[in-house]
Amino acid sequence: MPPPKLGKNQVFFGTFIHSKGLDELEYLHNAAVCVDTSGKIVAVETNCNQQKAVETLYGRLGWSLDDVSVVRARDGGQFFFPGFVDTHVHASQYPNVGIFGKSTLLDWLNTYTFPMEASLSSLPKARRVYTRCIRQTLAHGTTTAAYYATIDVDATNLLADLCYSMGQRAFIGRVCMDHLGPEYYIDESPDQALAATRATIEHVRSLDSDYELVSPILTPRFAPACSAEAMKGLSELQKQTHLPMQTHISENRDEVKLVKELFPNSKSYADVYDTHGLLTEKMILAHAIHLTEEEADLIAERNTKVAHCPVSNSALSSGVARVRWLLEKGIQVGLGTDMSGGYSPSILEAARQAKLASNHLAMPEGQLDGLPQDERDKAKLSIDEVLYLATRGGAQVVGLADKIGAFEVGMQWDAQLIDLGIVPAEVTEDDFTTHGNVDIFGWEKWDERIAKWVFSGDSRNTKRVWVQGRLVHQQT
Ligand SMILES: O=c1[nH]c(=O)c2nc[nH]c2[nH]1
Ligand SMILES: [Zn+2]
Repeated sequence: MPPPKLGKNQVFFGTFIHSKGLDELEYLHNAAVCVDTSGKIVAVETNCNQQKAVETLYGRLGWSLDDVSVVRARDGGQFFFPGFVDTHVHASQYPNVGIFGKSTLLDWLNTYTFPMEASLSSLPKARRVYTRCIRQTLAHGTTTAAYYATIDVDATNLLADLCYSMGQRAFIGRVCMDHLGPEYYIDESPDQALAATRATIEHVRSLDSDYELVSPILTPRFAPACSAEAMKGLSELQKQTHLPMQTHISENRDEVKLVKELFPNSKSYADVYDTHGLLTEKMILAHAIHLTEEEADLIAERNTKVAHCPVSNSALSSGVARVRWLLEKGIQVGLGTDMSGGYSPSILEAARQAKLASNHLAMPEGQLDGLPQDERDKAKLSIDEVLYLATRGGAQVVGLADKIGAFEVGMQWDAQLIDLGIVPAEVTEDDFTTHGNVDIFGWEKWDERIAKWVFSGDSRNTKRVWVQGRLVHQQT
């Protein structure tokens, strides 16, 4: 079922907060954002109330009162924020969140991950898993997700159908893996892997011909799981289709060692992808923890993107990615939950952990030990920076920087209404209503409220979520 068209133009009033640049959140108070029936932002007006909107804005837009529905963020406690972009998430691993024991990447894949992914060739099971994954990520404010599905074509197509009908903007990856996998879960040959990938592309095209909401994404799992022929074939397919791509790189030291053994003629892990035609501006590389200086320079030169997955990096004891180092090389970085390497569906949690992981880099005896303290301190990310990575940075990584990630004319209304539950002055503490873990007293400045949201907030603060102007989640 296609998402229903919007019947009316919409105007949103209140406080809007978004990133102007990497380290600068912009706060627009008493503002109005007008969204047309296609879900596009057509006006952003500050110092605007409803009366002024009716008198000036509607005329300019050719709207009449009857054409418009109004949503207001309550003064003080509520604000609009751009929807989060999850640049790396395995929908097929969703039932395994939190289940990883003491494993690290390679044994985690064999023990937990491959059996779960293989089991989703059962379409009723896939439907249950994918429906809950989409519902849960929407409830946490994720309006765009770059998904890995499984090797199964029908189950991958089902994920695309569900994202489309539930209204989540999504990239749908059929996982290509024709090498070293368990015999119960592996593509038979490079040709079969490519044919299966083409079949999912056709399906998504039949669903959403211009990829307005849902797009295929080419998905070689990672170098150890792909033959040279499969990688080259995917590179050719990318050149024909111009589709985005995603894979993993340098997540774990044993994985890096394995890649060296499997590709003895390559200079590095990044070089493996480069020599097989996959290191381009369309590629999203997840993790990128144990890169050498030369690899990071090559990734920057190719304008290849990075999905930073701090929750997964800690859970699987993989390491700490040097995000500042990547950013200073000019590499575009977004955040990924990496479920179920990561244990949380929340990009807010990923932002919080990105901040904390960057603090670890600055600690003595940390990864940057040996550098002077002021050099180490530079590694620390600010609240504004991790929220940039969660929105605009993510939009760059998935190739939608001109479409999502902020409140600008011409962009889509992919947004969330956040409620921190500030107790108004006239209300006594006895009237306290719960808004999760965030306790706002009313005297906090806006940047302090945002810090409290980042560190204590969760889906209880996410009241409503829209994608392309369409309401896709509402708290009951
Ligand atoms: O975090 C990860 N999750 C995966 O599913 C995977 N496959 C290869 N490398 C991987 N890393
Ligand atoms: Zn992953």
